[in-house]
Amino acid sequence: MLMQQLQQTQSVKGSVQVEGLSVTFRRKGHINHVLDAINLSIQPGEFVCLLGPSGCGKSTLLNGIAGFLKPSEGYILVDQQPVCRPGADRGFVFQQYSLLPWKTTFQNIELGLKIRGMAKAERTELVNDYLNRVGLYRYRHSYPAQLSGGMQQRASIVRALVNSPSVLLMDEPFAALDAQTRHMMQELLLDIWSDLKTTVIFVTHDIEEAIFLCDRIFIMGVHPGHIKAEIPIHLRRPRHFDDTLSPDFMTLHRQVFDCIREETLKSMEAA
Ligand SMILES: Nc1ncnc2c1ncn2[C@@H]1O[C@H](COP(=O)(O)OP(=O)(O)OP(=O)(O)O)[C@@H](O)[C@H]1O
Repeated sequence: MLMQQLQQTQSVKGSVQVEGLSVTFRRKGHINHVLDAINLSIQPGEFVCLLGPSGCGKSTLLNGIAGFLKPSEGYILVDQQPVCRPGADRGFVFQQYSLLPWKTTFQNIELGLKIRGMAKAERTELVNDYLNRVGLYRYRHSYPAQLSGGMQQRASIVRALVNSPSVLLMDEPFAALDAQTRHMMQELLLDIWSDLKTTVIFVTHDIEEAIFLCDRIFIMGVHPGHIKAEIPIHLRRPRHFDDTLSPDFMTLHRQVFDCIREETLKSMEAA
């Protein structure tokens, strides 16, 4: 069942186009121009990271692609369709664990499938396949409060993926986890992504995390938020934690660090 879904997902779905996107928030006469003329083109199956100092608008850009907010100017296309509202073609994983506390792991994950009208036997098989894949089958009847942070995030990722989104949007999903669990989650995510090849747009502050995970890093600058640089990451795949110690990794780390440092200083000056 899972393999069937994997084969269906490995199609050409998952292109994202952002054209001239600007976002301005207006509140009680105060104008906050958060994003300015953002242009991005992301290919189906690509794994990209948005990296930048706090407040540069990473989450705002991700929320725009999710359809949670309306652009002030410009537009966003997912698979050539304009984004006007949230949709099943885009799965979202938040930083804070967002499982429904009154539902079990299994019930949380099956919810979207149930709403879509998938037959019980079919969704049970699919959900159980995914739970096995991420090592949560034993915990299928547990409630979120009975799970560790890492387990809850694994469940949140599965909850998003089980609906076969074209694009998976992840907003600092591992930021609240301890370093050891975060590394395990990064490897698990890459392992699942290498099968699914769902397009992933991943927001992070963490340079090492961005280089380890993605094919391309978009570095964002501040005041207002814009794309300052685009850095391709040509490290071989599959990647393992040991790769973070390689000379190529270190060189990239330095390049990204230098690029982002200037923006971080600017954001601190203005604070
Ligand atoms: N709904 C909103 N109304 C008004 N201002 C907002 C809204 N959402 C975000 N902002 C402002 O937009 C700016 C960018 O916020 P955003 O959360 O997108 O940045 P970020 O780069 O993701 O930051 P961080 O890394 O700290 O999470 C901030 O100044 C924030 O206060």
